Amino acid sequence: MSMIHDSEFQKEEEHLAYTKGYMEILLQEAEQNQEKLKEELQQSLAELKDLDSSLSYTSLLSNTKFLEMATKELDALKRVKSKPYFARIDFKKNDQNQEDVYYFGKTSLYERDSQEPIIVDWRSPVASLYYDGRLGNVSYSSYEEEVEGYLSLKRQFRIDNGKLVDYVDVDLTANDDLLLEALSGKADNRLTEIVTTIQAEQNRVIRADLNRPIIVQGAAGSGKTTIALHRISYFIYHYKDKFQPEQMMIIAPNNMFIGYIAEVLPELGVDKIRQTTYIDYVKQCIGKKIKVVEPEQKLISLVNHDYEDEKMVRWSSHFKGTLTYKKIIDRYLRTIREELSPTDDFFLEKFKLTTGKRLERLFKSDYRYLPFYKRLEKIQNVLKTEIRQKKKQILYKLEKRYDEQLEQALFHISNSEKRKERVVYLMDTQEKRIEAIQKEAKSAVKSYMSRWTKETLLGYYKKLFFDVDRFSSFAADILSEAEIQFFVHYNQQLLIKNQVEVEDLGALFYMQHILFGIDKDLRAKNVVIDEAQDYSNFQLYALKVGLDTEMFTIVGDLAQGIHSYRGLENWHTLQTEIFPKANYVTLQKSYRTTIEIMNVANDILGRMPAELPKVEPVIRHGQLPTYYSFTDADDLVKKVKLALDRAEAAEYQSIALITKSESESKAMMQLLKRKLDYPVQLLKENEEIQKGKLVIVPSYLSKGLEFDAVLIATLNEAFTLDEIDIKLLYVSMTRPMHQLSFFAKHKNDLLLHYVADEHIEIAMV
Ligand SMILES: Nc1ncnc2c1ncn2[C@@H]1O[C@H](COP(=O)(O)OP(=O)(O)OP(=O)(O)O)[C@@H](O)[C@H]1O
Repeated sequence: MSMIHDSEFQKEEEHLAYTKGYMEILLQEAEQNQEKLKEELQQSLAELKDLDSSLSYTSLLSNTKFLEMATKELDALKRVKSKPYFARIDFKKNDQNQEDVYYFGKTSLYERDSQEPIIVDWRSPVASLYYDGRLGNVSYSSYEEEVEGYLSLKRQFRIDNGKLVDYVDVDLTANDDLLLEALSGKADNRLTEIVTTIQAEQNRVIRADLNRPIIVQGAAGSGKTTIALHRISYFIYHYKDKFQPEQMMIIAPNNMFIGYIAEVLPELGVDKIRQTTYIDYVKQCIGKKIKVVEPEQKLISLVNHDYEDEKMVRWSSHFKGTLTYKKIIDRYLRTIREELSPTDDFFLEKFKLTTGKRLERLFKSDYRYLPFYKRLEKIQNVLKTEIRQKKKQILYKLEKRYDEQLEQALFHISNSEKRKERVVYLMDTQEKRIEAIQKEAKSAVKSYMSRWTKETLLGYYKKLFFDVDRFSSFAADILSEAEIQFFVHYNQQLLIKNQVEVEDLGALFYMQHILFGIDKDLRAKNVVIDEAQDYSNFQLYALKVGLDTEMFTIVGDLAQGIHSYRGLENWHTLQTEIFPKANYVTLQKSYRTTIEIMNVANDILGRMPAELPKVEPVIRHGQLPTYYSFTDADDLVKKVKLALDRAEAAEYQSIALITKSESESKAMMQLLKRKLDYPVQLLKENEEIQKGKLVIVPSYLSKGLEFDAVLIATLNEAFTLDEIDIKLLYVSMTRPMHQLSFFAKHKNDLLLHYVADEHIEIAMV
């Protein structure tokens, strides 16, 4: 830590004052500009009303654009005014004699005349030195070029409300102090940006090659969601000319989660990106209403062992997400292609305009890059062109032929009666045929195309399962007879009600892409997938081909794969078959929880069937997790109150009570409402978390969220050694930042007998 108020401090104060002063001037100017632009815009609007001239329309457009830009700049400056920058480095390039000083902030600022940077954006190449570099000889890459040099200072500032509080000169060890300070902050029901304390391993993910996909297996709390959002921000900074934020998309597990991350997006300048769930996105792309069975329903039924044929239900869920299922779908699509492919010659009256062979070749080969129904549209255009181009020629030919025949008749038939008859006949038929051609020219294309009646996507999917023999022929070498029977029957039952499950969405999205295509406006070019372990290989494959992009950031954690019956069991297929060019990174460090909480979670992680590496918490200590045993409902409420008091005493803002299932959450809600005077919120999938309330949430919905303090309680439903149960418990245990308490009648109900004695404290109350 530096000596406060020494001359160095004074220099930094002066520098801050200078920066703020400069910003102030710019802000004033920008505001004036904005006013002027607004006036001009109004003027153009008025002109547009008066006379619909293209000139005023152009001026309207450019004024709107300028106003947008000015507003954006103004907003960016306003946002960082109270903290223009957070760090500084001193760096001497090897080929220079002089040291350069860089101040890093959330936006860049240049001295207008000299174009010297006053603040450098954290996403610029040189900022990597701050995140990665130790002091001494270092290098960074800037647009394919490696810049080498000597880093002599890395300084971090605490600036509060525009005032310099102090600064820290950091090397690698001192860096942890700052991180700890950031982490010991309170969770405020939302995610925050971490530009000041991004760690080197995270920085590598954020800045990894933007043109290649990246897959991140990261432990609970390793910052996956956070760094995925920072990577988007980084992407936008580097490709602002090529891509609009609207072309980016983040796929989150549910709408509540979208609300949870939404607040950090403006801070990172990425609020305009499309934020959606897989279900909503597929629905939007299909454009027709499809009913998707409530996604959590199957999980709940599996947890409760409700299915008669659980093994087969699990198998079917898993199978629908595999690339082997895609094989079946591909075979089906091939038959659809055969059915749709034109084979008949195209005639105008008796004239063959083009052969079926040619049309078939166009459909199957030349237009191969297009969805089937788009190919038919093209064929239709080809036919229209044929008519347009050949009708005149045909009429000409016809006339010529009749003229010749008339001539023949006139000069070669000597009997006048017969000649007359022949001439009349020829003239009549000529007229009739011309009329017929004119008429048919108008309808020939339509009538040729009418052999294809458009089927809907769901219609096609239904047909797959309702023709059992055909399905068997597609699946015979892939599935056993028993599997085919189960699978067909299971899907028939759903489809009869016009329903599909989340598991079907991979196949449906894929079929939509092959049959009808994905609307261009909906095709994101850069996609972030959070909680990726919950998606299947087929779902991710379908997205890749449907969107026609490789720019994917895929982050997830297999240990939290509570939907692994339908999601990923490992990253292997994704890495080798779907995204072979992907960078793969693992993050084992957890930034969220204390060592004490992670110890307990790691003990539970050890019970999972798959061998998973332990999570390493950053060095941050806290209280031991506490176990409260209770006898009855009254006793439980009393003890929950104790834990709430403890959290309140520590001034924690966000507290959650997590139960295994939704019905347990409801039961807890009623109990607490009846017996405890405390504001509570039962969290539902489409709701936002309300501040200042105890959030009661089922374990599977708590995934991805974080709270200052977490209470895990079982009332009627204990956690067992089933894989899903262990994962649900692990997810729940890794939600708190600071405090964790357990409530059960018996330790075993929360699998706490698998937790080392020294890792847990038993409340003596
Ligand atoms: N470098 C960092 N500096 C400060 N805070 C950080 C850093 N990295 C992560 N965090 C904090 O750690 C917490 C966990 O981050 P995040 O939710 O992104 O992790 P996650 O890997 O998505 O977790 P999970 O898989 O459990 O949902 C957040 O509070 C985040 O702000």
